[in-house]
Amino acid sequence: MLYYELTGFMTPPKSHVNSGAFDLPPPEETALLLDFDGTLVEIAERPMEVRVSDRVVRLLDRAQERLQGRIALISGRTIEDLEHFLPSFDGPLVGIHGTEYRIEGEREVSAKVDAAIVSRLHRLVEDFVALRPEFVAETKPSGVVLHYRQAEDKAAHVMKFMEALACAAQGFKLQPALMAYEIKPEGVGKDTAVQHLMELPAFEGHKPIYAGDDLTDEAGIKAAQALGGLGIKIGDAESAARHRLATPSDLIDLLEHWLA
Ligand SMILES: O=P(O)(O)OC[C@H]1O[C@H](O[C@H]2O[C@H](CO)[C@@H](O)[C@H](O)[C@H]2O)[C@H](O)[C@@H](O)[C@@H]1O
Repeated sequence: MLYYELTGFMTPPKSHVNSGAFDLPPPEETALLLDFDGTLVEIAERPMEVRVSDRVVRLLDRAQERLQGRIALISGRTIEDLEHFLPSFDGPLVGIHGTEYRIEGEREVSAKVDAAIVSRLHRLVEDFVALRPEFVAETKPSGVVLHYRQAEDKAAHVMKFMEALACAAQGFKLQPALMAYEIKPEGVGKDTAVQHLMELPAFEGHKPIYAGDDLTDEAGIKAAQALGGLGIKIGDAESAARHRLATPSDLIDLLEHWLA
């Protein structure tokens, strides 16, 4: 959401996404790229409170088999978090919006960051939260998130604080997210993650199906659609996706049926 929308000076644009029934292309022609929070799991009050259902674990196993490995997760989470929540998933993982990758078990970092800047950002945001415990700080190896889900009316304060930090952090940018502002490395995004994954030998030549709910997923959705695939938006926010589902459980229903 833009600052002017947040402060009530501007109305968010209406969405034109198709929310009616839709079919997916045959599994043999596709690769599945899934976001995590708000897409595979319901949003929780705090980052480490999300719950992964047995259905999701079974669905990922089924997708691995039916798509012959053409399934990957592309998340704003760290790879460490994704491995914590999905210990049995051994397909490709993309963490921190395209900053880190785990492919065939090997870890790669796509953006070099200044460790001194990251540690200063961690300290400043943690100090802020120590004074204002209604907010939640989430540190990442290449940035930091300040969550305001427990104090929605303070969104503009958080935005101003994070904007000021981001301006002073060379090589980093502010990323608005769901009830949070993140400072992440410049030049990384879920669009480049989609392009990178779709060049892997197992994925190449297939149509990417990308499902996501957050602002950062828009880049992934557009990249998947530009490659001849399709985007599915979860939730009712504005989106470039051609298709929409209301909740993570609607997505799981659709994918279970499709992969049956
Ligand atoms: O790209 P994603 O997999 O969707 O990750 C995006 C961010 O998700 C997490 O924050 C969001 O989910 C939390 C748990 O449901 C919620 O409490 C928070 O308000 C949301 O912003 C995660 O904490 C971030 O690191 C991810 O970037």
